[in-house]
Amino acid sequence: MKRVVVAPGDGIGPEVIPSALEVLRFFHPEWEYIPVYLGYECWKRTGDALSQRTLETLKKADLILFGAITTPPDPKYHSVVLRIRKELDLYANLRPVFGEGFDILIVRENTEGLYSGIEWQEKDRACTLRVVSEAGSRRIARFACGCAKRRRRHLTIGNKANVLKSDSYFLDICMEEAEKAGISIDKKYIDSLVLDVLQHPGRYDVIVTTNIFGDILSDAAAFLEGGLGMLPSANIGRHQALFEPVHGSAPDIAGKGLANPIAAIRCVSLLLKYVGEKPSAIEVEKAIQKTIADGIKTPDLGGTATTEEVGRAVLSHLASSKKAEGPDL
Ligand SMILES: NC(=O)C1=CN([C@@H]2O[C@H](COP(=O)(O)OP(=O)(O)OC[C@H]3O[C@@H](n4cnc5c(N)ncnc54)[C@H](O)[C@@H]3O)[C@@H](O)[C@H]2O)C=CC1
Ligand SMILES: CC(C)CC(=O)C(=O)O
Repeated sequence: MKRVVVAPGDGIGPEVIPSALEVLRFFHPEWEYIPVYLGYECWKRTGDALSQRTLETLKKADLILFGAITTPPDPKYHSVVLRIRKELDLYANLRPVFGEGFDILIVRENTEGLYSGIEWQEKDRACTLRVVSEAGSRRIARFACGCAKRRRRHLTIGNKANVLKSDSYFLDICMEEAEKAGISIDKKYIDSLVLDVLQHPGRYDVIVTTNIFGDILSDAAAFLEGGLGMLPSANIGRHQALFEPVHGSAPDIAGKGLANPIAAIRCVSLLLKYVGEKPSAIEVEKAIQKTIADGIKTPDLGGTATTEEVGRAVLSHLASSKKAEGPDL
């Protein structure tokens, strides 16, 4: 029995999360599902984007299914997503990107770097502190090496050590950990790495990098799969994990039924893998592939289907593959 907290959030979050939740309920109708209200709309209505009570509920969850949150560029508003990652210490942000001829796992440090939240404004300048700690770097480096060991044993370290002291520190620690783990490495400056991943995705296995670089790299890499509507992510801590699409709240398409729910549904596939149910995770991926092959696609993939239609098609492929297996006698 798992406690799953469900936070649809803002914009297209409440449109894509229902499809993902139905897929999760298909596999686990017996789990406890606890909805929570948080985010920018919640802030506008209540003055609080993340209440203490909601935070406590999140802290008690085994698993969290998260939509997306609008974060306006308003100095008085603090990102709920970043706060949750920090408060729950979800230090590893995994962003798999795969397709014909490539299978990449981006491992992004998730609690510090340029998103450390240490910022201040002076009379004529604003400052953001980029924190790269030994503990933070070592644990993400070890995590990435662990992933590489279970894959093709190669680690690319995305960095900007040529100009940032904090990145040469990060790089050294990653290299030490890779050497201890017996993993081969490549060091690549993040700017050229972004282009190379798009041009030669097949060259990459696990890529580890700092917070903002991982954020940018994964959005760019979404191009390889058809766009932001396709990529899921897992935010992993010591005892809990939060699953959310890589995309944001997409206010430009919100409320129109245009949002692609595949990234959110793939979050369920990641979640099932996380709890050790790999065959079910593969079933979800197969149902997605069949749905796309049937031409049931939202406009970002060149189709005309609605968010709900895609969700229903995935679910019906799952249901028919269960029927084909026969009764559970
Ligand atoms: N984890 C989170 O909660 C994140 C929140 N955000 C927030 O989301 C808001 C919007 O940010 P943007 O930079 O516009 O990024 P975005 O990811 O929301 O949208 C970028 C573009 O991709 C499209 N898109 C995104 N998801 C899609 C989907 N599922 N199906 C079809 N098209 C999709 C959008 O329509 C838009 O044109 C901002 O307030 C930002 O801070 C952004 C990224 C992550
Ligand atoms: C609010 C942002 C830091 C979230 C984001 O862009 C992301 O993690 O993908």
